[in-house]
Amino acid sequence: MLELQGLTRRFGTVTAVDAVSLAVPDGQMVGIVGRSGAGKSTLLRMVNRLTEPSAGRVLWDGRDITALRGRALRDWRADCAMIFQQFNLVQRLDVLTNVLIGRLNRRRGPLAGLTGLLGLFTAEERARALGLLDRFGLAEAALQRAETLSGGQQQRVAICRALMQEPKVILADEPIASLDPANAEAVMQALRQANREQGLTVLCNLHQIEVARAHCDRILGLRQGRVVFDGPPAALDAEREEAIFGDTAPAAPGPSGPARAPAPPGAALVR
Ligand SMILES: Nc1ncnc2c1ncn2[C@@H]1O[C@H](COP(=O)(O)OP(=O)(O)OP(=O)(O)O)[C@@H](O)[C@H]1O
Repeated sequence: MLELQGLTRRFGTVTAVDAVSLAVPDGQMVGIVGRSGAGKSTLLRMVNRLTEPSAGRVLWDGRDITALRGRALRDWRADCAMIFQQFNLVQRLDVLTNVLIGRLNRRRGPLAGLTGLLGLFTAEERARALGLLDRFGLAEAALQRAETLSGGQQQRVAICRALMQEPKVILADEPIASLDPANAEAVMQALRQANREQGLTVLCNLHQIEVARAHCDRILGLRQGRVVFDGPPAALDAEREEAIFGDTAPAAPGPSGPARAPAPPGAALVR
């Protein structure tokens, strides 16, 4: 289980993520939504320590990730595969090699990167990479250069590369922001497939609430770094959506705040 405890990140006077606490059971797919600047990327990047927290902790199965250093930190980063908005494939390399590159995060020793660059992957690794491409409908493109693929296909290759890394968690930062609706749908289905078939925990930053509704088990709404909604898609009604995205600032907590309908079971609307 992934746990965030009072996770906070400040940049100067800006508090990008403000005391976020939550627990994500293994195999859950969480959509993190919020306006631009709400803190989604910063939150995600603290999970694998690409951004260091100012305060608070990240725990995995009770182990304090925030305290990891050196080899242990590198191992944790290998456990967390990242998917980026811009795919980050090596455009001039073929698709299969791009997927195999995911394996390098699991190699150790001074020659680890070099053997990968020389194409020295084992037959087993190649078979696994091809199997992944096949699962995601990309086997026929295995020997094409990455740059010849559509954005949606490239992002699905990036998902295969992530799975090649054998992660425990997938951190997807706006994975569909550069894609048209059809490609976006294919990528979200691929992420869901990875989540369901392998029981992977997925945290996925999204701008479009409808996409989060359609594909995620749970939605986390961030506003100015704070969690203002945490619950299943069915609990995200218009009022709660307004709390995340609306122009009106969230009401101050306390009896003077506007009357609220009771939250459905399993939903938390945090004011
Ligand atoms: N490296 C940084 N230095 C200074 N401020 C930063 C840095 N990274 C993020 N911020 C600030 O932290 C806040 C949250 O940014 P973040 O990128 O996490 O939001 P976001 O919800 O992911 O936004 P977007 O949807 O636009 O990507 C913003 O005010 C941003 O300007």
